[in-house]
Amino acid sequence: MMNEENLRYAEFSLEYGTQAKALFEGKTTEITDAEARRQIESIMILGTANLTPEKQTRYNNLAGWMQANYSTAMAVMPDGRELPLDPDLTALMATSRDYLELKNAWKGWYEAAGRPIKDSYEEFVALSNEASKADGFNDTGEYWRSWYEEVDLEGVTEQLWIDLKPLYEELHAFVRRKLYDVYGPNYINLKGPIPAHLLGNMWAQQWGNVYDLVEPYPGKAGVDATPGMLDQGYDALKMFEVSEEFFTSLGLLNMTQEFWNFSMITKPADRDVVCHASAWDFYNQKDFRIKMCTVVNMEDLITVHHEMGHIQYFQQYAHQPIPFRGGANPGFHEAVGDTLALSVSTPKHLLEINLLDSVETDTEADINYLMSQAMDKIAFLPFGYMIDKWRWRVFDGATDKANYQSTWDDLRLQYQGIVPPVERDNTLDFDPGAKFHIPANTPYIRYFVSFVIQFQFYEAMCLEAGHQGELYKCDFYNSKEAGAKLAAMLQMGSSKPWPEAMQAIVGSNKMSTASLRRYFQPLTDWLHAQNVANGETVGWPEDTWRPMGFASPDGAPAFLEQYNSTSEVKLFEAVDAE
Ligand SMILES: CC(=O)N[C@@H](CC(=O)O)C(=O)NC[C@H](CC1(C(=O)N[C@@H](Cc2ccc(O)cc2)C(=O)O)CCCC1)C(=O)O
Ligand SMILES: [Zn+2]
Repeated sequence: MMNEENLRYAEFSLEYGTQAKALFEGKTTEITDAEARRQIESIMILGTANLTPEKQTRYNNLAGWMQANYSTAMAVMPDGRELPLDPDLTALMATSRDYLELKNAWKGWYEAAGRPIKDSYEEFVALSNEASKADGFNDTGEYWRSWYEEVDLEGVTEQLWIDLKPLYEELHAFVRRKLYDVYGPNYINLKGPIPAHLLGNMWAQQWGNVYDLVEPYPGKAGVDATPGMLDQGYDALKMFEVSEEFFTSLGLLNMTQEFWNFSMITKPADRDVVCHASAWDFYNQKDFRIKMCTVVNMEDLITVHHEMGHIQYFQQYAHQPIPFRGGANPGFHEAVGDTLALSVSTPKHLLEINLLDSVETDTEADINYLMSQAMDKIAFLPFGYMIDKWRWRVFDGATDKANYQSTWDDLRLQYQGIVPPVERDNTLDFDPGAKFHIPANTPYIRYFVSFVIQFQFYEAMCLEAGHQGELYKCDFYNSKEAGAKLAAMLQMGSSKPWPEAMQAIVGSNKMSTASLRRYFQPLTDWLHAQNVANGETVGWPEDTWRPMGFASPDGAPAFLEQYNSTSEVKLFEAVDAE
């Protein structure tokens, strides 16, 4: 999306960056004014502009090719159907409960999206590191970590994960039991890892789409707004208007006219676009855009708020000098929209905007709601943590191409407690390449940070709005005080180290998991009691276990091939059992 403005901005930043580098390289400590020093240090980083024109072209071609492959990859199913990720495979992974069909979709996607870019990625990493070294970093991973201004970001995030791991393992054990009830002992080991294709999402990164299999108290009023959205005839535009109205109810800024004129909010019929949602700042204080292939459902309503959170941040710091037009750290930028979405998701709020027609507020209904939230928020934590744990080692050279796949599988097992449904080929497979942010070269630890701090922001805004009672019930809709608290932090942009921005909104200058743990406390107590009552093994000690059909050449045991879905297999097993 390089338009006239962007090109001029790129030229501007290169010219000034080169001058700043010539003048100040290795001497920025001599700049006494803190703000000037921060601006110069930011402008001086030239990135791939450090490379020769030939290498820059090579870098851009590799990046373009990897993105193009991701956007056009399709899974080839056994019956010949070719399915793209958006919307077909996404919908299949979310709604199918057929073990084999899910396995075929999973295998087809990872082969089509990951394998073709394995060699390109290796070359891309080398060029990226060369550019980062020219900026004074050891590798690109170190440059990315520098945005957090932490002496030891790896240690800080590891400690956050250690705090949160018990919550995840309790949820993992409970969900594993429910999947066992559906898929049976051939495919689920109650002491082992979970097959990665059964969790409603191509990357098992969020499990909200299999909530119906784990609902603690069936029969209570639902918490999913999708039926209400369809009943009310929602379209993409309505979803964006509802989101904007939530922001302005807090006294935050409207979207600009350019936003409504130039955003792309539905998948065009006539051309291939990158459907992965994104928000864009054109650095001219009025042109801000979202590109999104919106589907009318609750998952995308949350995503709309996420993207609008980026736009709101862009607008709130638009008065800052350009080097300060960024998040206090990248996790802050990811947390804005999700913080508001925590309020929007409450059954109370969905009832207020007519997306639920009834709400029950007894303890069981509350547990249902917290379970639904946990399937997106707690499930995500190990995934959010491990993506850059894998990538930092690739950038610093500890992991070479021969180990791309095996180190990925090890981290998926160690942190998420999941295993692939079919055996991986360490030479051909490149599963990381099948996750958008790897070919797109978008850093990821920002999302792990966001999933922690968004609960701190939410709690601070709830207190400001005068909320009493359980944190997870808070809806700060229409609270100008809560909005003002957030806006004051957003307006700082990246002009100050992030602890000062944290202090401005939360009243303390540290990242803390306490708010997240407080939010989910009733659920984590309930999950622990359930797991104890069921005699569950929490964790996955039998981590060498693999599901039936794992090692056979086409990923399913011979006898299964006679059936095109596991529903018939159930009959087969039933007959066996008799
Ligand atoms: C020019 C540019 O690149 N702009 C940046 C923004 C900026 O830096 O200013 C940008 O638009 N990045 C795109 C990215 C899109 C999404 C994403 O990738 N999400 C993660 C993890 C996740 C999942 C659930 C959730 O609730 C929150 C996060 C995933 O899907 O794995 C997909 C839908 C949600 C957010 C985004 O908006 O962060
Ligand atoms: Zn984002």
